[in-house]
Amino acid sequence: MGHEKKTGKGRLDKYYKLAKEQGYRARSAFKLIQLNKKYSFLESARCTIDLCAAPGGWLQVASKYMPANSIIVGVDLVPIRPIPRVVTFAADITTPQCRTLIRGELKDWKADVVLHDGAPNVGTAWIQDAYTQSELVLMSLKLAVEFLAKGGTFVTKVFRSVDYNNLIWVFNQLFGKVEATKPPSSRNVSAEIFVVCRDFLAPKLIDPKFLDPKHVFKDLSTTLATGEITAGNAESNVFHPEKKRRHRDGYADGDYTLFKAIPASTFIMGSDPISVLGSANKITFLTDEEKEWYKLDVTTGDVKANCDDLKVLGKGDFKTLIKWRLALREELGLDNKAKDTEDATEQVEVVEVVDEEQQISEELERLNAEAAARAKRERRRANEIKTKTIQRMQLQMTAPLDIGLEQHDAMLGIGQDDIFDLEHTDGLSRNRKKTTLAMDDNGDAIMDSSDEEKEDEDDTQDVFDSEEEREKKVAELEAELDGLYDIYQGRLRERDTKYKVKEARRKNAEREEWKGIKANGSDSEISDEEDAGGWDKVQAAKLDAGSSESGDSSDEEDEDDVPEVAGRMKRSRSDADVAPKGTKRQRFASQPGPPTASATTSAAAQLWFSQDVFAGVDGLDKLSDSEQSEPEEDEDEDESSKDDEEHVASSDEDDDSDDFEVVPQEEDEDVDLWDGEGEDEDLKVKAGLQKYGLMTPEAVTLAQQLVNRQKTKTQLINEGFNRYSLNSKEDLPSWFLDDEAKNYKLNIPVTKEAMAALRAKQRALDARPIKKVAEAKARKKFKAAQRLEKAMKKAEGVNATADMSEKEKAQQIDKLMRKGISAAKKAKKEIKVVVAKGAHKGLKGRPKGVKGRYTMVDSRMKKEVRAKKRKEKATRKR
Ligand SMILES: C[S@@+](CC[C@H](N)C(=O)[O-])C[C@H]1O[C@@H](n2cnc3c(N)ncnc32)[C@H](O)[C@@H]1O
Repeated sequence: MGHEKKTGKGRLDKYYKLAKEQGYRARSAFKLIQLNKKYSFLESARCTIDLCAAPGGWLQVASKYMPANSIIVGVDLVPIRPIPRVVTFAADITTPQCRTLIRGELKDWKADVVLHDGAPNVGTAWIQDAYTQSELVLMSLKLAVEFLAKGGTFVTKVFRSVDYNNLIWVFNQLFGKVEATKPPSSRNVSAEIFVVCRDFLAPKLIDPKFLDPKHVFKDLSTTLATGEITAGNAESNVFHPEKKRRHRDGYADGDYTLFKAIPASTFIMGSDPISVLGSANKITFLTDEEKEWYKLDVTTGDVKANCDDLKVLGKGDFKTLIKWRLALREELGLDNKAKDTEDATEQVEVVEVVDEEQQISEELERLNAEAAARAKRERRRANEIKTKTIQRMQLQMTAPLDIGLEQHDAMLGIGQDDIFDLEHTDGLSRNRKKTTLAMDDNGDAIMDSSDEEKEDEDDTQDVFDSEEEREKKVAELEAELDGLYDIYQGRLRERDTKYKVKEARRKNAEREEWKGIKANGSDSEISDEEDAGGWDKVQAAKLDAGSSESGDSSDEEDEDDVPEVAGRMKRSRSDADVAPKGTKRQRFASQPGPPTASATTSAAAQLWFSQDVFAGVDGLDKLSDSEQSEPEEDEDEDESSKDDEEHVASSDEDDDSDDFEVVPQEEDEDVDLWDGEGEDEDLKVKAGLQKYGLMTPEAVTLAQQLVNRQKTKTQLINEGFNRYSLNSKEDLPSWFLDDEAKNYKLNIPVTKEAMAALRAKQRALDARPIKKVAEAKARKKFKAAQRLEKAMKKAEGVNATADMSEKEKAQQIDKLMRKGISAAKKAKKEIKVVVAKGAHKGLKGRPKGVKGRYTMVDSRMKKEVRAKKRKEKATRKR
């Protein structure tokens, strides 16, 4: 029969996917989109009521298609999640309470559109479901007529049932145009039809029976039994309620059966085939005539199958039956009548959807193709980047400082030119042969990298002889990359003064148990885990670097010390913190009078000298002094590291011994090394944070949740775990771990209360007077008190004078006291500032229109004074 699958999977059709893709809450959203496409009622609507709106698919569509600032109200039994611009209620549309709620929201407004997509809880007998649905429709109509403006539109869902015609009839009484349609997105297996009633007539008085199910659906059962399914009976009931024939309780008396068979003649000869299809379960061929029809060619296998089960008719099946009926009627010579029926059926004729369906399928296909192409492009690009990085690593062309930048550039598709820059390869001592080989192929590989992925792979195969070798090399390169990345990180940190302070603190804490190194340089007392390991690795690196290291001292003092880099590559990430150039510094330290580390020494030097072993050693000044003399940190960074390297190089040559002096470490000494002004502040802030904790919205949120018992401690702890928590980080590259540490953070949702608490805290802080202002005020008060005291002393003197009359004394004292008080209040005389520009430029003497005290200022002066202050401050800091 070819109807759609009714399984769960079958339900996830293209509209389901489209709805997901476009963010609609329900696939039914497309029904409204398609209805609106056909009748365009949303674009001009300024107020819409959606009855039975949950979960809100139609509301979303209304919100999208209706003009801005229009009113949209949604009602449903179940609450609807908020939608922008939409007001929603949870209410039963059949109750007066719902009416009151809508009235309260709309006030005097009238709605341009009332939508109704209600469906009662299905699962009972089909006929009962259909009836409840019809009742719901009538209830929605009742609300619609109350709230619709004249000319408004009412869109409702009805089931093809016995009540269908009666409903249509009622709609026709109240609306200018009534059309039934089944949008393409409505499932074929569903008996639902949408009726769009336009041009609301807004009669002044409506007989309540129009909207009363008992009257509207009256007597259908009897007509159903006789096969006469028309709205005529209902009409008489609505207009002549007094001629009650029989009380109806919603079902035909004694007709509660679910299964209803209807003779084929009723369907073929009857005037309302749609109602027949909607009300019956089966079309039977029992009479001779009907049996004849059954044998005809027009009665195809499909038609027979459809007649067998009318309840599962798909859209196509429905059409097939209608066509079959027409063909049969033609054959029987009932053509004219058929035409009439055609008109009747046209209203509910299934919309020709082939075009639209095709469009949607095409759209889906297009989207899929696009996504696939995008994924392919990205894959190819990633491959290119990887290949290039590997090749560059092989060529050792990557300066440590550039690693991060390079990767970035590669992403942007730039910065590839230097791959061919062979100059950098000069002087490479290690892997030279291999590198040259790779480079030869390299050029091609890179040149072709813009071609197809396949070609890329071929090129890579050219470079590597066998898969195994390739893997080995890749692993080596990965290790190299790690080493280079460590150095890069070290240099980045070197620029960050705050980091140094933090690092110093951390180390200080770590070194509590540390006892120093023995005089003979043995490291037996170094804590096994970190320092000893670091040392071993540095030694190993030194050995790896081999003799070539000692030769290339001054030429390669910059970051691109390739052989040394090669040595460093084997270090683990944590070791980078310890001593990137450990061996050299070590030798240098063995010189008499080792210097102290300074804020501007290179990262390697700093990290090395930050070891306890150097604490309290004063010979390092030489190094730091020379660097401190340069004020601009960034600019001379290279130079300082150059100096540093030179020292190292010379010391290299001078002395190969690894002797150390045992220097017992004072705990806090190395912190003082970097104790700058700003850094102090930083530490204070950090200490404050540590002390009070609740300085971030996240922290406050968590605290509030704990206090309000929304969360327990155990829950918080549990939330801290995830399936990756226990993953080993052993074999992961350091750049990855760094990136993870930086970006892989738990996102704690911040509550409004937390933000309010922090804001209040900030406001309280803001409300406090600034310290300087408070001090100035106190000073003023103090001076006034002093002046008053002075005046009183003088008054006492006057009082003690013998050669003055009492009156004179009183006058004198009064004068003195007044002077004392007024002096405190006396405002400073204002000095007017006149800028020497425009008419005042080059003026000598008093400028025109300026009275009282004045001072001439040059506009430049202000800037200059400020600049001067700034410089002074900077110098002081330094
Ligand atoms: C098919 S859904 C509506 C889908 C909606 N148009 C959309 O696009 O999201 C039918 C809704 O009718 C609601 N409903 C059924 N009877 C109702 C009643 N008496 N009052 C209010 N809502 C009702 C149900 O709760 C259900 O959410």
